[in-house]
Amino acid sequence: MQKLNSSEEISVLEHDLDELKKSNRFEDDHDNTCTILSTRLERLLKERELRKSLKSYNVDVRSNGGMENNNNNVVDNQIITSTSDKLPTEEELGNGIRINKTVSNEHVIPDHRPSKHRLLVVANRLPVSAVRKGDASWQLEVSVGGLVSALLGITEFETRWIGWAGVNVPDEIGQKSLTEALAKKRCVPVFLEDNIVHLYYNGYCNNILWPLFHYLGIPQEDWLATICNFQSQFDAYKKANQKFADVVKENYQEGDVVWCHDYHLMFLPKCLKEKNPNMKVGWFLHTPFPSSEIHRIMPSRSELLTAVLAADLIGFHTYDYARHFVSACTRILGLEGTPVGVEDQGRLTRVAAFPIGIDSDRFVRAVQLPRVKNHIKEFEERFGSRKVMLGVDRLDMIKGIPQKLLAFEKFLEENPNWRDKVVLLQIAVPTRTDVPEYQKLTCQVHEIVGRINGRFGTLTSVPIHHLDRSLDFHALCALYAMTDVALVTSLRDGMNLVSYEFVACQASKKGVLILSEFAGAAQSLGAGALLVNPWNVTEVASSIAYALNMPSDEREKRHHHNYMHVTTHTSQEWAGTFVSELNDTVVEAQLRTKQIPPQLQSEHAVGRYRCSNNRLIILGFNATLTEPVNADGRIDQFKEMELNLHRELEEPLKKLCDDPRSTVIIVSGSHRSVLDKNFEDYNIWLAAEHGVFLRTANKKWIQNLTENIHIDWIESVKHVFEYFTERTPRSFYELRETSIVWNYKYSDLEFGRLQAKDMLQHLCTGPISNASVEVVQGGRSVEVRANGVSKGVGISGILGQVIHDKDMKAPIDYVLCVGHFLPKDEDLYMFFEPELPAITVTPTHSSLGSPTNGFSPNHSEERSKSDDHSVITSDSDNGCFYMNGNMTINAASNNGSSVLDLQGDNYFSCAVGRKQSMARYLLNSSADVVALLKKLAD
Ligand SMILES: O=P(O)(O)OC[C@H]1O[C@H](O[C@H]2O[C@H](CO)[C@@H](O)[C@H](O)[C@H]2O)[C@H](O)[C@@H](O)[C@@H]1O
Ligand SMILES: O=c1ccn([C@@H]2O[C@H](COP(=O)(O)OP(=O)(O)O)[C@@H](O)[C@H]2O)c(=O)[nH]1
Repeated sequence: MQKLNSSEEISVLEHDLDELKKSNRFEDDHDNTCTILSTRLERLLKERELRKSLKSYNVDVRSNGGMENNNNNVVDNQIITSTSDKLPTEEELGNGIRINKTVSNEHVIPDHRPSKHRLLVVANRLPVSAVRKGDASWQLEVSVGGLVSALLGITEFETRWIGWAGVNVPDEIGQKSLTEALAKKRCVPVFLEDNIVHLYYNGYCNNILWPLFHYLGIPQEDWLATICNFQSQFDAYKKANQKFADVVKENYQEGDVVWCHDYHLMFLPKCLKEKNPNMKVGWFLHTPFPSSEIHRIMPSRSELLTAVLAADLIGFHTYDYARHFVSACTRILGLEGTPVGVEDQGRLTRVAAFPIGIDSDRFVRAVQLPRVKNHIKEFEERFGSRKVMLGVDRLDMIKGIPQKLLAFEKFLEENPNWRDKVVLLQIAVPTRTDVPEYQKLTCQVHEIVGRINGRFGTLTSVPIHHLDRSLDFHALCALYAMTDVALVTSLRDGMNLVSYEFVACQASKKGVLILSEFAGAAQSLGAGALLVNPWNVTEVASSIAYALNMPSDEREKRHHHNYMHVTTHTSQEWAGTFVSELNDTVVEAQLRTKQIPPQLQSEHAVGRYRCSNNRLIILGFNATLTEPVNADGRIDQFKEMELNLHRELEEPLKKLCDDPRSTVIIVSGSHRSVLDKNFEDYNIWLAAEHGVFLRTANKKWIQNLTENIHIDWIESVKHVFEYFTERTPRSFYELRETSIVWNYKYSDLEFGRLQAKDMLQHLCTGPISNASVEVVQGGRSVEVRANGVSKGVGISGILGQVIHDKDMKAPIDYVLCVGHFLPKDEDLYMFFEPELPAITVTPTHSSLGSPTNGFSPNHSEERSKSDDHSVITSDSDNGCFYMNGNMTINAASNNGSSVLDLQGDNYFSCAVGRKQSMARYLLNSSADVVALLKKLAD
């Protein structure tokens, strides 16, 4: 075998990885969830393996001093230096040029292999914040915060950052010069005016979303503050998101992956997809997502969820947050939660957990730097033999700094022997200083620190060193490295990277991590850390005592556990996995979309209608022609249950019914009385109970499906339905003549489903075990109906009656069939479908005989494939009609006259509010039906 040199070997591994990423294993046109899932898993496993080989290869090369050079540490120094207190270099911000870390100190050779994928990272904050030094002169400083730290670790992609530079730049010169300065760092600024920043960032983001997502509630709305009320802040939020979207659009190239970050940009996925539905859009939340009960508090709860659901993939740090999100979507939006995400009418948004990590190598190596070692020495001299405890937090209410201080106070109180032997260093980085809550917190913390130092301090030392400022990277690493006990007491924290960074820097000291159970990190570092409830001051105080007295072998074991996690679950892995899953998700969605019928183009349907002379319009009723009363997002069960014809339809429907060239038939599951009430004055045909009953043109009801409809089971089923209705809040049942429906669409969905399962079990073993019935399960309903009844079965008799009564001589040359039907009743769409291999409307149960007035159903015989017209032949003497089956394939094949001739294209079957359907087309809602019928009537 030919021996490769080191960079060739890396190339091969990276090439394999890229190829694997690009490979499309989903060539099969037929969507099959199992295939997709196993393929995705296979691919991710393979990718993980390759990444591991690549990583261990890099480590080997590094530890061997590299093949080309053995002085690589110094090169690493340079890289570390530039990502920390200096600005990140172009390379570090991911410009597609890889730094070959194994080459000589003086010659950092860029590696121009062009295999990186373009990634647009969109976050409120850019990795650098700008400070203006003159009209066209700018100083760029690295921004502080976990999001920036983590994203700086991404090196696998050709990354561009889009975000706010943290400064108001109203003038053109300033904007131009800052744009140029940032371009060198592969950053693109979004310019936000001061008032927008105030309402969007300080207001909606940090005064409403931030506390709410961290379970701190939301401030009471100040009605007098006309500018700062919720609505104006929300408007500014949407406006700001739109600005981000505009900048993304300007920088987007086809094929780019767009990765939106955090609670600041929940509207961005919607804005982006509206502009370009094909854009690959991911969204990741860095904070917790709270229980749906908390999210419900938000005045704009539904809009936010809907907007973010436009993304293809949504990521959270932990499974808990993902679970809460899905639950909010099901409970608040009434959508379908599945094991892989949230489904809205067939469109799936994938939701999953992607725990973030840090660039651990950067910290591990930093501790070896002379500069950091000097800092460590300096600190050790300063604190002497005292044990050092460390807190590093932004000065934020979620970090639990007052609780931490109180616990430390309690510890000192209970352990007098430790008072002069321990010191707590608290680095509290000022943050969001324009928000009043943060200002209050600063005062509160200062007050507590002063009190404790006054109480336990001496003339020469104090127990707490509190700093209201940030540290540079080297000082921070030195502090992490020389600390004995790190204290993280967040009340809630998305992840908390400080805990990871501490562990990465502790290779030699192996100190103890006390970690809040409410930080995301507790799920990953829980094994090695001492987990505490920060609200329980007594527990935290005793954990401090335990940590300070912990024997070294226990410390080592705990540290090892966490160190392994931190060094394997890196920010590179995190980003790689997210982007890879996003790509997969998009491929899967494309496959799914292929199976979704297209939207009905109303112009086309109307154009064909105009050119036709004998049209048939078949319409469902419930959720097709009824008025939605939840236009504001709120469901009004009381009004909705009344089932009223949409008011805007009254006039156009009348017009259509009165047109001599059109026949309008309503085919509904409802009781005849409901249809009578709504269509009293219309010149219309009504089919109630899925076609069992028919009201003819002279307004008389006849029984369309007559034979052997037994209903002796109804009473006992009603009894069961009553029982479950009593026990399932907001559920109800509807009793008809030949069926009964239990509906739980307004109930708690999960509870409703459990109840439905229970009900089915009970029904099948009891009341209907021997009855000639069918149980039809809807998304949120259970219906028991007489065997063999469906809209598709009923239609042939109805059609027969219509043709007979109207004495129709010319063939029907146009059919529009629109409804929000259960899958069972979609056989109605298929009835008119010319390209079917066989018509399967045959009642399968002998209990139901032939319809009196209609055609004797054929028995699924193969029909001629060459026939592309729907043709029903009539024998008008006996009123029988035969469709499609090889009994009578077309007018020419027997002597009957043709009554249906749709020329293939003049058939518009259309499912309302569904994505999976046998219909040819889709309409989104009854509002679309209104618009369509209005156009037809005009
Ligand atoms: O940009 P700022 O308003 O100054 O705030 C700084 C960042 O704070 C939050 O960080 C979160 O992200 C970390 C990384 O995922 C995570 O470990 C931590 O638990 C979170 O609090 C915020 O989410 C970021 O957007 C801010 O940039
Ligand atoms: O003086 C400081 C203090 C903190 N940090 C960084 O700020 C981030 C804090 O992230 P974390 O996830 O713990 O919390 P967040 O502030 O994002 O809520 C970490 O990467 C720290 O290294 C920093 O750069 N300088």
